[in-house]
Amino acid sequence: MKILKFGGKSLANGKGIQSVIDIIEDKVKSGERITVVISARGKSTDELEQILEVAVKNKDYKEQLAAFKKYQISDFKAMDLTEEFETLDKLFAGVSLIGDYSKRIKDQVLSQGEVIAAKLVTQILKEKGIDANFTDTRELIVTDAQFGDAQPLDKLSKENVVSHFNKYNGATVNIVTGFIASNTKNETTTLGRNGSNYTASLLANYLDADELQSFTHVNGIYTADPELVTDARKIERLSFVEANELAYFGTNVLHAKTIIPLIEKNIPLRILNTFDHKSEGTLITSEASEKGIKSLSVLENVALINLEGRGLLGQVGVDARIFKALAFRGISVSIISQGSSERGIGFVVGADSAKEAKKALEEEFEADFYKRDVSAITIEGNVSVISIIGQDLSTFHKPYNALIKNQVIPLLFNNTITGKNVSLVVRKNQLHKALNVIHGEVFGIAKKINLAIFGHGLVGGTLIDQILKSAKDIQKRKKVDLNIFAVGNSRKVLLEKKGVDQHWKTAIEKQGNSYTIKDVIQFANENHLENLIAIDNTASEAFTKNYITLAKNGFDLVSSNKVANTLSFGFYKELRNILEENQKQYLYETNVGAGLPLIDTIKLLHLSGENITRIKGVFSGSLSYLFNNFSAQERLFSEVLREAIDLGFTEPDPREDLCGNDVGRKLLILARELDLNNEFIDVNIDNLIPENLRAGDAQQFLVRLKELDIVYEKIKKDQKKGHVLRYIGDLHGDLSKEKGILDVKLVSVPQESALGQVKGSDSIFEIYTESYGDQPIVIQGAGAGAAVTARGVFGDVLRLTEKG
Ligand SMILES: NC(=O)C1=CN([C@@H]2O[C@H](COP(=O)(O)OP(=O)(O)OC[C@H]3O[C@@H](n4cnc5c(N)ncnc54)[C@H](O)[C@@H]3O)[C@@H](O)[C@H]2O)C=CC1
Ligand SMILES: N[C@@H](CC=O)C(=O)O
Repeated sequence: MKILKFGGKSLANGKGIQSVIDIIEDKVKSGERITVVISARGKSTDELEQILEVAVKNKDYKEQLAAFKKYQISDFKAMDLTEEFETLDKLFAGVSLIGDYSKRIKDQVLSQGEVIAAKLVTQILKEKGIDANFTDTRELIVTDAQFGDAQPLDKLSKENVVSHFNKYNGATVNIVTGFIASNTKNETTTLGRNGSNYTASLLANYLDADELQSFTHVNGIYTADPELVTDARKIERLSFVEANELAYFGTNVLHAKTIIPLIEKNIPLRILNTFDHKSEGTLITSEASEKGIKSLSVLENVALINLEGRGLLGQVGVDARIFKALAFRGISVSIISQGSSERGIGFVVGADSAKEAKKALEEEFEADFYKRDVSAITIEGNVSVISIIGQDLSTFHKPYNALIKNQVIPLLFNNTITGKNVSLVVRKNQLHKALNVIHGEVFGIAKKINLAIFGHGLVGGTLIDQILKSAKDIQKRKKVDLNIFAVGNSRKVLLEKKGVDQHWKTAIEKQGNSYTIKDVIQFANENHLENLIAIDNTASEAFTKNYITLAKNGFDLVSSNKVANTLSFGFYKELRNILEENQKQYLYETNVGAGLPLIDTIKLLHLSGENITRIKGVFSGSLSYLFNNFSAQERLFSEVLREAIDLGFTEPDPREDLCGNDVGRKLLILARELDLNNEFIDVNIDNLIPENLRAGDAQQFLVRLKELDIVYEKIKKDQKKGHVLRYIGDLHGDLSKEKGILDVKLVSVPQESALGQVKGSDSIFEIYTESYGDQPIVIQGAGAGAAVTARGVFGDVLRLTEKG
């Protein structure tokens, strides 16, 4: 025989109760022998408790009671519940009159929920021609007299159950009340919250059932609560030992005591979904399942108590005093952490006993306070406990590091001696984020990376499209889920928790709102977004002012914008300090040489102690394109420049390239990578814009481009034969000193030289080092262009996902 148990949500009016009847009917028709254990319907138990609270204050509870009754019969008008309703009327009237109620009365009140539900199901089944028999467990399960949380007396209960089932056997389907029982004086008792599951497992045990099927509103046990972690997966199989851990640590579809009667008789437990008949659910048996981390459980409504004191150092019996004082008041302690120096002890108790626990300790340690041996006893109320079931300490650094990276600092953690569980206490407002971070890390499902992209011009726009195009593939290959939750320009931001799609451009126009960086941070916090990266694809100095705020608020940074790295050396250092303090990364490979792997190479050489003595080359892709083509072809300077602008090689304001600032910035960025303290003002720059064209804005400049032709035609002609023009950057001098020499200049070089050979928009960087001597390391390739730059930014994002 199988025991089926249905919970409150399954029995609610409408789809719920209908599905329950269908399931029972199907099983009966297919010849399965079943017994059905029923909880109170919907939220009946909570409602009865609430009515009690109103009645005890002598307030008007009748409206609430009428609503309760109406719900019970609204869909089943023919149902006769007069007896139960009259019992409730009498009980509430008595409570209201006396202004008090005992646990005994409460059990009598609550028991009506199960009686009503089981009677109703029996009646419906009978109307369908099924031989159903209402079975009241108050007549079968005998308990002690601990009202509210009674303990069954197994021998007596088993005898009663077995004899009842001997009487009603064969095709009869017993519809049994869960949760309720009676003591040896025949007074109604209850088995504590979740008691219906307990009733079902007791029955399974007494009757040697083949299986217990517990029907809930979810498809089984998940790797985490799916309401908190959208990526949570269903667990196919669990062992009783693991299930017991999950139950203890708060997985609310299971109750710890439910499992024990099943373990005793080796009866499998299957968690099923009333609303999804096809799901196989989670099967729990005594067989050990695959090793590994099983699930994340959460305990809420807890508080952290902390007792601190220098004088505790080395004192014997401090812990004994703490636990004795708590035990005296019936306060149970779940998680404990104590420093080896014994200067303090932290432990977790139920939120409702926190104040009493504090009082108990204050009384116990009163004398120690006066002696200053104890300095403080505090309650941290807004906390939750996350338990990683199956986690041992050998790999715990992974979820732990991920939490720290996401600015979730656990208040306390401990592990079980068997090494199979680690529990962490976190602040309640970080619970959601913490769960998602740990889940992404330990279950190796795609780790979600949340991106905020600022600037969606040539580079930014291309980047968004590149990410959207490759996201699925990256998820499959790298198990990284790239989610662009924010796209901002200088006016508006589009915020989408689940990520923008290919229509982001129209969406930002239609749904975008004006914003400050704080709005984006707030959105990320409110939506518990983890693994945050802010990407700057603007050319704006104003935007770089946000970097520090972003880093402080948990964002790693990626930037194609060169400005932040070329502001004052003070800011350069401050930003790095803030990044370090907040354990955040800042990657900007595209700042020099667009997508070329230059900065990384230089960083590595420098870090490994290789003395870089000079870096020289064509740093600007747009000016490379300009001078390569202008030198080799009989074309107007202005015409080739226009082409470079149209190809997206230049800065948003092309004068930034022509005036030498862009190359100057790149040179300064490299110098600073070598720990030189140069400022932008130290860069000696040959400005390519004649003085008379420097005033005004970019538009005014662009209409006067032709005025450059005569100037550059002359420069070209005045060169030696076989020479070509190149605009170069040169970092030289004694680079072991505080500052290097930084020159940006237009030079005429032999066409057959390395610089003279550069083609298209290629940049070329010659890195001279002590070991490589006169033969520099050369890095050459496209040094500008939206596609290569966006690819470089994308590379930085992926690098960050690996560092995490
Ligand atoms: N084009 C290239 O080959 C390379 C460009 N870069 C850098 O990439 C960055 C972007 O260049 P492009 O895409 O060509 O420029 P763009 O002008 O096409 O795009 C810049 C975008 O930034 C937005 N923006 C400006 N101020 C903003 C603010 N305060 N907040 C938010 N958004 C703001 C603008 O609305 C615009 O959409 C620049 O910093 C550039 O130096 C770096 C390497 C190569
Ligand atoms: N305008 C820049 C773009 C890359 O940094 C260049 O031309 O190199």
